[in-house]
Amino acid sequence: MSLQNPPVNSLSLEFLTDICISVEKLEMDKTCRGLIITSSLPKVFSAGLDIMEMYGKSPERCGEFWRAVQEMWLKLYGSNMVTIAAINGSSPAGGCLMSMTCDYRIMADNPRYSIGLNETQLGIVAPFWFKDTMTNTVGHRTTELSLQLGQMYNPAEALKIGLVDQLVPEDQVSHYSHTNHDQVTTPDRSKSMMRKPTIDKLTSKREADIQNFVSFITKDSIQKSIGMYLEMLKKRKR
Ligand SMILES: CCCC/C=C/CC(=O)SCCNC(=O)CCNC(=O)[C@H](O)C(C)(C)COP(=O)(O)OP(=O)(O)OC[C@H]1O[C@@H](n2cnc3c(N)ncnc32)[C@H](O)[C@@H]1OP(=O)(O)O
Repeated sequence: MSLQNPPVNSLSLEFLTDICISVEKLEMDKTCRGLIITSSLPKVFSAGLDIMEMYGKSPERCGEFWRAVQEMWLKLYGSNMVTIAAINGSSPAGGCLMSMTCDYRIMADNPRYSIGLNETQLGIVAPFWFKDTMTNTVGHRTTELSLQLGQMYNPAEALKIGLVDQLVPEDQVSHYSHTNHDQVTTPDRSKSMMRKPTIDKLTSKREADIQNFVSFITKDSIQKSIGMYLEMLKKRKR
């Protein structure tokens, strides 16, 4: 599955819905042995959630958006397929989350790329299931530090903390993803055993999590922080 939502593969409601439909189709296809997620765009795997979906939108729309974010995570983290993230560019926040849902992460060894949960930099707090997914990937202490600082890691740092499993030359990300994928057959029951408690936690609190998101994101102070972050993104470009 090659992500293609220019300019930066930000995860809008529409794009998340497309991703979920694609994953669902693959999941039902008996001939499909697994899934490699990568990006069709240069330099960016995914810029994470579409910030415009969280800025100046109605509570109803925010709720609909958040349900789609949850759905994408539930489908990918709970997938019965072998999943590999072929991270061929930067992958902040929701992009990092999407990578962490996969069984194995291969990243392009380009020091200009970065990956991490940077929510703190936007003045927002990563939801518990973002935190849980990272804890399951890199452990409690690294997650604590990482979330507090909104830390982004270059590929070498990401490999060191276990956020990615393998670094490869930029032009060989696809090759190595397929090679690794061929070595794995279907996931055994250990995958669901390891992930079930984390998945059950969100499933049982899904509606409350949506309510929390909507009341948090529509606060004036949070809208102000997001507005300032958007300004910063645009200024950085000039
Ligand atoms: C309880 C609340 C929990 C909420 C959880 C949120 C999780 C999230 O995922 S929040 C999103 C966090 N994402 C980021 O902070 C990423 C910001 N973007 C970047 O760092 C860079 O854009 C990039 C490294 C991904 C790519 O850099 P590059 O130089 O190639 O492109 P830019 O010139 O910066 O961007 C092009 C264009 O795209 C706009 N844009 C970038 N990221 C987003 C985004 N996440 N959502 C919407 N739009 C985005 C950027 O402003 C530029 O727009 P203009 O061309 O109009 O200026």
